[in-house]
Amino acid sequence: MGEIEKEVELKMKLEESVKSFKFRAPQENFTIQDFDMGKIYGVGSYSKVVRAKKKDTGKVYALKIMDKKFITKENKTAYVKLERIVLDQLTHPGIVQLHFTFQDTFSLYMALESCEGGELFDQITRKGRLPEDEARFYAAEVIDALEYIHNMGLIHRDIKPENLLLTSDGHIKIADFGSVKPMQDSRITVLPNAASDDKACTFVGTAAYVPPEVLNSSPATIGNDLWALGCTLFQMLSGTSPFKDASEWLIFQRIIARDVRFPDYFSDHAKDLIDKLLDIDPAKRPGAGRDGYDSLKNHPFFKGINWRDIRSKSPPRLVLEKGHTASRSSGGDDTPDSSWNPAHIGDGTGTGNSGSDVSSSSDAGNITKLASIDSFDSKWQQFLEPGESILMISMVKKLQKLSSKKVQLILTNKPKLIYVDPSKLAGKGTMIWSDDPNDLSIQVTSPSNFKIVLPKKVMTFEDPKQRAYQWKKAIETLQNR
Ligand SMILES: Nc1ncnc2c1ncn2[C@@H]1O[C@H](COP(=O)(O)OP(=O)(O)OP(=O)(O)O)[C@@H](O)[C@H]1O
Repeated sequence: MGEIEKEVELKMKLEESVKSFKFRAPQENFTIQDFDMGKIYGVGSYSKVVRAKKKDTGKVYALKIMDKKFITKENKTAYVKLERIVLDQLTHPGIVQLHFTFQDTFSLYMALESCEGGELFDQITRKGRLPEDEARFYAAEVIDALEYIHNMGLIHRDIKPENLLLTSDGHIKIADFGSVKPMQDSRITVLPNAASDDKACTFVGTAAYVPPEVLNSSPATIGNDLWALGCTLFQMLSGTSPFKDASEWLIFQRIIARDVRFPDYFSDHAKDLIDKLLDIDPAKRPGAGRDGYDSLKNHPFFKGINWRDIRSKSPPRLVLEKGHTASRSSGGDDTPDSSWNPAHIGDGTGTGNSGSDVSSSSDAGNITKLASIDSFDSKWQQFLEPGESILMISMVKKLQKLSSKKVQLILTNKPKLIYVDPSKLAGKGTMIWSDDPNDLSIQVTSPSNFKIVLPKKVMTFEDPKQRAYQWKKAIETLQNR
């Protein structure tokens, strides 16, 4: 058979497999008018998730809305398809369920099971840190769902407290399968065109939870999720992730050096488990070895957990947002969020990736999220040379005697320190880099204010996100690299 015939035959086979594939969660003909829109649950890098009540049935969903133009422009189509097809085939009480999908001219919609209890991340932030019993409860529910995911031949690749959602009564549901990777022997059917490899990406996931082997470009394994589980457990018990720093680049240095320090108040069992999950060798992490999940479940930290009936235990009490009187469990919230503008749907602006001032829920989260969103935000690429990448970026105010101007301050790995007019997208200045603190230094005058001292001038900045110390640390670390 000639090359052309072979290609045609292959194409026909693929088309056949697409035709014969039947989604469990149906592709409906609904429109957005069929729903009463409530509050915005959150904004992802290419989606917006909104609480939506179906008018005829009264059923509530978390509607994940994705702008088609943005997804195509950012080459995310394959990831969206993969998330859809993977979620369609997963059924587990610890995983957010996909009910149906629909689309209109501008947007794709995924109707997900609504998790009214919010993110585990917010529980950690509101409580400061979690008592060990609560952390054990959540970790056990995550492990139960993760074992199922791994048994299905999938690697989630973005396990972190922001992607662990809570039901109204406080049970865990793993969400966000946008980075999922099917293993070779996966039991999941993956249609052609869904992302089955990620050559185009440097890494997926979130900086603070990325294991060292991923930074060294090793292939993905279930060990990646077990490392992230270790980071998540550390964060539950301490309030912050183990590898915290001012920029992605600094976080990566810590991860590669496996620079973990356990607070004194961690129990010996907690320390031992996290230490093992954060093993440099992914195959040695409990859960990744020959005995499967047994070594993880039988770890003394989980003594007393009944793995066969994990979801029957009462969950920890949820702490609500300040000012929230009604419990989320008493029927949720149908009041539209003040920031919710229905015109956002499908108009190409609803993706939340418009600049650096994307709000996120914590300091550490902020840095990671800002850095990852901004450094992938193509609009700053024009200020970089090939191979140059952004280490830290902030929308700051450049203060002058009588006025102030908003600028985007950008630090790159070159190293290069520049500031850009964000509205005109025009370079406004470059601070000549020097490793010598006599020629380039940074003085912090308050958590939001800092001065960059150059041989012939001093420039004063205000960072509304209070990252003055992080700017200092990033610049000084680069000078001492
Ligand atoms: N089923 C759900 N129920 C309630 N809230 C949800 C649900 N799914 C997502 N959310 C909220 O919406 C936010 C955005 O979700 P989404 O999956 O689009 O993005 P993300 O997890 O931030 O992803 P990305 O890593 O792509 O930026 C989440 O952080 C979460 O708080």
